[in-house]
Amino acid sequence: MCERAGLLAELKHGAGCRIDEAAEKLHRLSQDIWSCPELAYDERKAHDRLVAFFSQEEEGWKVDSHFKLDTAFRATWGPGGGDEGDVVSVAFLCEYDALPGIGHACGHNLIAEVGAAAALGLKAAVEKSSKLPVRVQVTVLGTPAEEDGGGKIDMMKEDAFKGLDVVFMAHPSQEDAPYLPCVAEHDVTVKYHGKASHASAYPWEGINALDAAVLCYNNLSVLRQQIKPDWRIHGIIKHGGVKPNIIPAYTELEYYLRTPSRGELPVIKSKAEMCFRSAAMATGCEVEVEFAKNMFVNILRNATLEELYEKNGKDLGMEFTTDEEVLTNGSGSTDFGNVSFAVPGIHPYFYIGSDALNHTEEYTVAAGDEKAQFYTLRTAKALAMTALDVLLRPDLLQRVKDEFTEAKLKEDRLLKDGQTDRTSKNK
Ligand SMILES: NCCC[C@H](NC(=O)CCN)C(=O)O
Repeated sequence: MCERAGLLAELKHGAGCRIDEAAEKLHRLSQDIWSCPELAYDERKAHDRLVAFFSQEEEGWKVDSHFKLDTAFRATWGPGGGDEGDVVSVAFLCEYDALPGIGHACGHNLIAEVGAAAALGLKAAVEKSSKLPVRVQVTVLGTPAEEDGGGKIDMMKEDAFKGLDVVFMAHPSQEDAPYLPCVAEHDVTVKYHGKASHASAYPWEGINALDAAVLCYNNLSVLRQQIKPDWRIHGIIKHGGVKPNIIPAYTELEYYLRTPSRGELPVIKSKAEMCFRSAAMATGCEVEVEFAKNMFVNILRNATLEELYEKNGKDLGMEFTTDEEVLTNGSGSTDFGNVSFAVPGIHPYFYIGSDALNHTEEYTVAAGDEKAQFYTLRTAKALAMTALDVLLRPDLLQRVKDEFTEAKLKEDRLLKDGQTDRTSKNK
């Protein structure tokens, strides 16, 4: 074995050992977040718990609480690993918001644990070596509000990702996969303003905002047949009136509009907007169409990082899914997509010991189950090992960066020409 390969194997082993050694406190961390689910932008206890973890339970981290957003944080360590070479900055992202009514049904408590564990592992490995070709800075970013709003996008607007060379996170799922297609998304709130009246005595005096909401819902259902099979339109009526004998004067709907790539979003948005507005016209209501401040985009893939992650995962015993349907069908969306256009990174998915589906009560149970721990920590080890691969081989880091630039240029060109890469494969 050549000297570098030997050192790399030793450091990967060291990262894994550190993660195993901290297993109990990492489990406590994710349990505390799991047992107190908090919604987007309101993850105060999770924020405080993670800040305490890096400032009190762990040594050597510089912690910025309330970093850029009230419930975001940053923990940094380094540079370490030697006195030579450029500083390479690696970040692990933690999410920790939950869903209304069903708690941690997307397992973000485990995302926080993976991010913290991988950072501990990488720091320990780098600390042990003074022979690295680069100096290493390890950052943990606590990024709130993935399920609603897009905290990472807010943080990007505040330059929170500036200076990072590579970013990593991993998301709980039903299977291990270095990449699953995440779709672009723009959320919209539609408000209809009508006029109240007694619904039996003088209904002709009213302007029915619920009729507008129902027409809007039906318009969109009809539109669904005329859109591409992998586009998605789904929504709820948030306010539908207050009493059967009052003609509803106000209704509100919330819709998510999704397409596989960011370039297709304007098309679905303008079609949906015609549905919103025509419902208002038919009923005589006023309408307000409010698109969310942040739009989520698809993930820009990085083949080198994906391949390294897959190799490390396999070495740790992961069996990656080969199910073509899972690998090609779009799933949800993530604000990591926006990050992937700013910094090279990966967002693999990991099995948590259950076949339960995300956004169900069963998944909440699985995300809090002790069984998820083995898989969560194994994922953290694979991320730390992937980081070590690029840190020990400057040629690989360069390849990661070149691929990123090339893929971004290609996507930007397609966007400019009004086209989309429907394969979404920058591999
Ligand atoms: N409006 C943002 C919704 C994001 C949400 N993300 C996921 O489910 C992926 C993992 N949390 C979505 O509905 O796609």
